[in-house]
Amino acid sequence: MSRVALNVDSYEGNDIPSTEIARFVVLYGKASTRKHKIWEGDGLLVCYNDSCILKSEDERDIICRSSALKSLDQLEDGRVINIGSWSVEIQERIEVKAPPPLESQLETDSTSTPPSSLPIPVVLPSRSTGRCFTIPAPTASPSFTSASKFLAQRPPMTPLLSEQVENRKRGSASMPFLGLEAPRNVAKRPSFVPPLIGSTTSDGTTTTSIQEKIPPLILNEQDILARNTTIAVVADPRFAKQLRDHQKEGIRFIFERLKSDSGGAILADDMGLGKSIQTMAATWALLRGSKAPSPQIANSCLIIVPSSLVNNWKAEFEKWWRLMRFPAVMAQTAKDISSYQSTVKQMPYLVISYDMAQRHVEKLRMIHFDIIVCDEGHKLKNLDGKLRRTLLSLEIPRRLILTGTPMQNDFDEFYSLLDFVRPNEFGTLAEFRKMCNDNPEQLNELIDDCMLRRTAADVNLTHLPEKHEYILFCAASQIQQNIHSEICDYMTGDALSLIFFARQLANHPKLLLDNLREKNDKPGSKSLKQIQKHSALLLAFDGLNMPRGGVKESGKLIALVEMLKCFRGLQECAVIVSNYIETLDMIEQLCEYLDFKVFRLDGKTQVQDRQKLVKHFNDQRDPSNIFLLSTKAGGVGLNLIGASRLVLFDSDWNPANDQQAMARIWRDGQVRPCHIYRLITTGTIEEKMLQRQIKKTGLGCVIDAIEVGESVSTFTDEELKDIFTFTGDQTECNTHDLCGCPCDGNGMLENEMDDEEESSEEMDSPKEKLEEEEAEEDVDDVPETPMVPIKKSVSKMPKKSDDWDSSDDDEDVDDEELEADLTMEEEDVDSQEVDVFAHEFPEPQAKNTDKDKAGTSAKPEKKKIDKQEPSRNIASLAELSRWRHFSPRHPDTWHHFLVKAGFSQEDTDVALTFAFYQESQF
Ligand SMILES: Nc1ncnc2c1ncn2[C@@H]1O[C@H](COP(=O)(O)OP(=O)(O)OP(=O)(O)O)[C@@H](O)[C@H]1O
Repeated sequence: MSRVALNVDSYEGNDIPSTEIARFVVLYGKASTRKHKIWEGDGLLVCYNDSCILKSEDERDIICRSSALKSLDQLEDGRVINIGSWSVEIQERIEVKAPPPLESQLETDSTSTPPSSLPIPVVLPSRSTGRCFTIPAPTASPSFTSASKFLAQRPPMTPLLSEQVENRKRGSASMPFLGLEAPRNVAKRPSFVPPLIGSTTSDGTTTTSIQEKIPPLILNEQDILARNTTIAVVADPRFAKQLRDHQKEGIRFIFERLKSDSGGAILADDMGLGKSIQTMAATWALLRGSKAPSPQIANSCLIIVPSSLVNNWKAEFEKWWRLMRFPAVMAQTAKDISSYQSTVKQMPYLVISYDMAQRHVEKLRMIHFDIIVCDEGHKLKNLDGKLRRTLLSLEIPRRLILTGTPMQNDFDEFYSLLDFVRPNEFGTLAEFRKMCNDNPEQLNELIDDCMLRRTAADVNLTHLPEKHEYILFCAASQIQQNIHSEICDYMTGDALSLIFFARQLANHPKLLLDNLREKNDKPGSKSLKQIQKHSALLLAFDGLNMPRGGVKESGKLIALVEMLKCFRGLQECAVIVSNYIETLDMIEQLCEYLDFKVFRLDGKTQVQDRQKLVKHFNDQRDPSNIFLLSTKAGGVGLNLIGASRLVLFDSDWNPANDQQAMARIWRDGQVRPCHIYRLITTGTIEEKMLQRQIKKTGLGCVIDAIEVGESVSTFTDEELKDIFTFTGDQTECNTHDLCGCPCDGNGMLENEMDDEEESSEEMDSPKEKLEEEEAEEDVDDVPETPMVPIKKSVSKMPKKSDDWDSSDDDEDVDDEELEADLTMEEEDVDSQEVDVFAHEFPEPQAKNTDKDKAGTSAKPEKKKIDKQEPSRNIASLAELSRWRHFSPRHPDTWHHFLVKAGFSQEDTDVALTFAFYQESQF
């Protein structure tokens, strides 16, 4: 930061100086020689033709006046100058424009200073943004709204609030505002005025001050209505302008839950609904309350985030605090943690990665934090996990978890989150399970109070473009089929490794071969040695020349190549996501071969480079760029809105991980319709995983029918056989068969099909087939409906108390561990996830009947959780049967579908055997 020493004399006169020529948003603090200055607040430096005045942010207080500021040339952003005994750092030059006529402005209340003779305001273009900001004349406060007027703008006003406004007009009650910068001298100024925030319209034209247009967002309305307080707390108006309705509700929810000592909450909105801004606005109201003439709520806030998202949070703070002093310390080193304490007054947030928090937990323990926010807080799903224990040891009273996927593998993990934010409220795990069975209503009430979840379908997302989702089944190549059957011969071996190898095989046989070679010398791989020894096919495959020669050996790769070419032709950017480093390596080679420029974010990418990479990709929006993303290192939090196509090359056991990854492109800021593809190799373990995911996701908010107590060691040979049985040669899509859908892949939903009797005969056959399969599978704990909201499902929870005692000693694997151990990152077939593997499938459901539809429209008060969630990528098999289905057996609809999906018209052979398609309903 450069320092300019200006010869600034003290300005003694009290007269208002003459013409204003410029003004700047600044930070100010006592002048000192310290290298790291301590800033005391945000201010305005108002420059006149013969002097300057440093004012408080709300313009009410003049901190210092000086003369002899001769030139504006040196007042660049970032410069530090001394004004009298104060130092200021220039943040940004802002525009000055004549205020709107006084009548059109909001009245000041009777106690406000009446407007005095105004210096002539001027309008200058902003250097940095080119936007114009309305700045009221410096010596008067006509644009500031009195508290009463502020409230009066908010229709409809509750009787209590109206009464208070009336009282306030009469001067009989005070209405200070916790969430705003408070007046610096309340005694002298009984009427509170909110701070000045420059505002622009979307077209960049000047607006009147923000207070005129934006009704205040009162956060503690319930308390006021209950007459618990007369003090209204409003969110900082800088946020209010852009907030969406669901975000306002979320901010109120967080504020209400965290305002009390040891309050806790989970904000579980779908990915991309803006959990960060809701968190920032609510915590800011809690933090800045200290400056208002009302009890202080909180001083400090620790935000813990995955390391990929540290810079994302920085960008979010910068975005929303644009004209203000940056309020957060971003912990890069241990020193940052130590110095946080000295700046906490100005910068109350400390943002730190999970990994760093664990490494420097002792340092963190020495700081008193009032609030902890755990972003992507599903990382705390393991009740006895080290990460969870570490964070609990900080003993921070107010706790907030942010996650788009609160339900991961089972309800125990959900308990872990609930218990983290509200210790003891849900009892012990055993008590919690008992409550599930014995008193589901009470449990639902507790969950309702603790967690707020809105899906994209709940929210009016008119600002987002359409979303199209596809599940594309790709035919396994001959070599994939052959090796698959060989794996089956050795399925009594190490099940975890076999599963891993089957997944590799489904991506490309070469990956399996490489892994077999690598692992061959490792102990405990007897069966693998056998496979390698006996697999002539694998040995024959040795000479495969990737990428050129190997594409045809993987059905998914054939489809991917076609897709990439078409996307480029359509001038659209794409993201490709995989769980495996080796798969990303393979795709990278392929993309380079196809002349794409590859951006890649995986566990090896330096944390500090990740955001730059994302920004670069988003800014360029060049269709010859491809973004390769590792599910675990980059699947959460990132905004990859530069792309409008996303291909999930392989799936995870945990549906939440896939949902997170697939949410990267359809987010705020996206302007193009989004297409999200999930590739499945037909008949292989991937199809079983998909079915398993469908079952789990169908249970996304329910607790019944979750198998516990299973582990790999308990898999019978039969169960393993089922996993490894290749079905791709028997049917084009086993998943579709299991849906019980009679459409035969012609793309028509049942209720769209002709009611003619003649078609019913044809339709019978898949159903019959299904019934046979069901009988064979002997499904004994099939849920009544696979997509049951919590309130209903709790009452149906099977009594499984004995089984529930399965221990889960699975440690959380956080980003940095993953970075350190890349093998681990990409081979995360952890026991937890395999634990819940089951080979039976849910009972196929009735399809899209009117009755079903009626059932999905929840009562308004239950909307949060009690609503079915069509926005989920796959909600259940029943949900899946509502997607459109396409098969190459029906050429007319198939070609239509291919074009819709982004394939070119000539792509008759793209190795696809079947497809599911759903368009967003938003
Ligand atoms: N009201 C808004 N106006 C403008 N931009 C917004 C608004 N709300 C959110 N955004 C932007 O949308 C993007 C996504 O928001 P955010 O990252 O908070 O989502 P999220 O719910 O945390 O998603 P995830 O769970 O994937 O992390 C961010 O760039 C954010 O600034």
